[in-house]
This record gives sequence, structure tokens and C-alpha cells, in this order.
Amino acid sequence: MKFTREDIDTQELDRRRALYGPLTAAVRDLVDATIRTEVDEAVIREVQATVVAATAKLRAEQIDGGFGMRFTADGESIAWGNAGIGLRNAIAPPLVIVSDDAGLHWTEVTLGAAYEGPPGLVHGGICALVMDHLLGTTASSIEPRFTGTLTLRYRRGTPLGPLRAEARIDRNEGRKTVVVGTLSDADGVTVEAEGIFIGPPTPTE
Ligand SMILES: CCCCCCCCCCCC(=O)SCCNC(=O)CCNC(=O)[C@H](O)C(C)(C)COP(=O)(O)OP(=O)(O)OC[C@H]1O[C@@H](n2cnc3c(N)ncnc32)[C@H](O)[C@@H]1OP(=O)(O)O
Repeated sequence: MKFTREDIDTQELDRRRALYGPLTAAVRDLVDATIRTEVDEAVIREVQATVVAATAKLRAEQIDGGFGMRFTADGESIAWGNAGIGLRNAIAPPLVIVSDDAGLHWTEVTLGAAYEGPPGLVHGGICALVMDHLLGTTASSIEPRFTGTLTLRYRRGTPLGPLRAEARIDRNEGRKTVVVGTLSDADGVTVEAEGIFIGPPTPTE
């Protein structure tokens, strides 16, 4: 697994956020526009050439493989390629996860046309992505945990649009943490989730 240390201070981190965040937002918007556009064929071809040229510019200097997870000297994590939260990943919704002192973790996110499965509804795999990441973050609030088993019950279709997901730890069993959660729209729960998240063995195991 690719964990590296990035020797930068908060100011530099903020500078990079301000640089890459708007680029990612623009690409995300491009994805949405590509799905929904109804412009003329000539314009489509012109835009394609522009996008290909822009991609070639970004490709001029690239890292190998995925972005990995980097940590600053202050211990702040930079998971900018992550499919759920990545600041540099236009595929990520992106999720912003918050928590309270009582252990509730939640995220409010709007999923648009790029996340469609059945017409007008969120793709089931995207619901799983949201719940996996939220439940995994909840499980990892004390120490890192990886998804062992994720069980979802799709109670009804999840409409595209604004959604809220919540999670909390149900119980800890040694290095297993069981987390439960829900995904909801304005009318209530659409998906129930339970996950078993597993930490690395302790040195005595
Ligand atoms: C810094 C970053 C964080 C930052 C936080 C970021 C949050 C990220 C959220 C996203 C999380 C992900 O997507 S993670 C990516 C998806 N997940 C993965 O790739 C994990 C792939 N699987 C594995 O690496 C492994 O199978 C593990 C780690 C899950 C388990 O391997 P292991 O450690 O060898 O486990 P093992 O000794 O056999 O078993 C330990 C105990 O767990 C149980 N167990 C084992 N596997 C499973 C399983 N799949 N489902 C249920 N239970 C299981 C066993 O019965 C046993 O229970 P008992 O006998 O003790 O009762």
C-alpha cells in the first residue's frame, strides 16, 4: 500500500488545495455537461479536440499509478486520488464527512447525472461507495480499519439529488468493528448498511 510522507506545511497544503480543487470541480462539471449536452455535432467534435489537448498537457508530467495516501508532518492525511473523497478525483462525489462528539458520522452530498443507474435513480454501486466510505471512516475513527464485509439493503430507489448518509459504530469485537448506517433522501431511508471493518493484527496476535 502506498503511504508516503509529504514534507509540506499548512500554507503549502492550502495553496495546493486552492490549485487542484477548482481543476477537479471543472472536470466534474465537464463530465456532467458531457452527459447532458444537446449541442451540435460540430461543437461536440471541437470540444473533444480541446479536451484531448488539455489531457495531453496534464500528461506531460505524471506520477506512476495511483495517488496513494500521503501524510504531512502534522499528521494530516492527503488522499486526493480517493474515489470517495479525493480532492483531485473528479469521479469522487466528493464526500465531506463530519462527526459529532456522540460518535455520529454523516455526509450530505448531491449526486447528479454522473451517478445514475436506473433512470433518475442513483446506481446501486455508487450507494455502496458512499456507504463503504462513510462506514469505513466511522470504523477508522480510532484506528485504521478495512472493509471485510459490507451488507446493503436497498429499501427503495435512491433519487438523484441531495442525500444524507449517517453511520455509527454498533460494536467492537477485538479488531473487528461493526458499523451501521443509512442513506436517505428527503422522504426517508433508501438504503440500510452494515459493515464489518477489520484492523491489522496486534503484535501479540
Ligand atoms: C490510514 C487509513 C485509514 C483511513 C480511513 C479511510 C476510510 C476508508 C474507507 C474505505 C474502506 C475500504 O474500502 S477498504 C478496501 C476494501 N477492503 C479491502 O481491500 C480488504 C481486503 N481484505 C483484507 O485485506 C483482509 O481480508 C482483511 C484485512 C479484511 C482481514 O484479513 P486478516 O487480518 O488476515 O483477517 P483474519 O486474521 O483472517 O481474521 C480476523 C477476524 O476477522 C474476521 N474476518 C476476516 N475477514 C473477514 C471478512 N471479509 N468479513 C468479515 N469478517 C472477516 C475473521 O473471522 C476473524 O474474526 P475472529 O475470529 O477474530 O472473530
